[in-house]
Amino acid sequence: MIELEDVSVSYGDRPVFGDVSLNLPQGSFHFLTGPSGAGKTTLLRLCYLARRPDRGRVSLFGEPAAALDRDGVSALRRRVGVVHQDCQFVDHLSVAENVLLPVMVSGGDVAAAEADMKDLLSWVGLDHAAERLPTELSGGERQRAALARAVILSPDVILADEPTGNVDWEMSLRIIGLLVELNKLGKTILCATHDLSLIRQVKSRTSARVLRLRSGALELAGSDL
Ligand SMILES: Nc1ncnc2c1ncn2[C@@H]1O[C@H](COP(=O)(O)OP(=O)(O)OP(=O)(O)O)[C@@H](O)[C@H]1O
Repeated sequence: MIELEDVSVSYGDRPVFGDVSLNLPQGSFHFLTGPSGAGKTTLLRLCYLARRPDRGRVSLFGEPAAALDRDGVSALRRRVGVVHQDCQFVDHLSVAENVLLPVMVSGGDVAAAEADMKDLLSWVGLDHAAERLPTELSGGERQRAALARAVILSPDVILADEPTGNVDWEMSLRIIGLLVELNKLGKTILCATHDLSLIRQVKSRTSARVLRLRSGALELAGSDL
């Protein structure tokens, strides 16, 4: 589904990582962990084509990203749902409108998508919050609304960047439980998180694998978590 081959990224003369390879097969669930500043967000940005690597190759759904024009990139990005670390809501739009935003931006039929939006808000437990502004939501409600927005276009892959940041343990479990449900429906999941206890909890009852980014390299974590 998503493949990175020997990718390297630097900001100016500061390398973030070098010669990193990653393959996310269809239907897989991976956590991405590593210390703050290791490059988790940067790696996710490569995966949804928000940034090109300085070196190496990125392929989505079998298509090399380097060969794509702007329309090609947009078409592939529609198949990837992203939960951003800071949610990235449009604050003057309601929660319902924010969830529908990807439909509007991609030129889809917003009226036809309203039923899906309502179903998704219900699925994440936010029926009551559809007409509120994002600024009127709690941290856990914001993360769940961001997840609803990430899946409104029925993406094949969901990339979640610290989707449990700033929420308590119960809410973290609930949010990860939603990702596990999506994975059981066949979605490919990559979830960046610092929370090792959360990873241990999920790992014990799923086939999730754990990738660790540190000192500029990516490795598959074993039982040493
Ligand atoms: N736009 C940018 N310009 C310059 N440096 C950047 C930029 N974005 C990230 N960095 C730097 O690149 C490194 C990796 O950042 P990144 O956000 O990918 O790490 P992270 O592992 O997601 O961190 P955290 O866990 O704190 O969110 C950090 O040193 C960061 O300061």
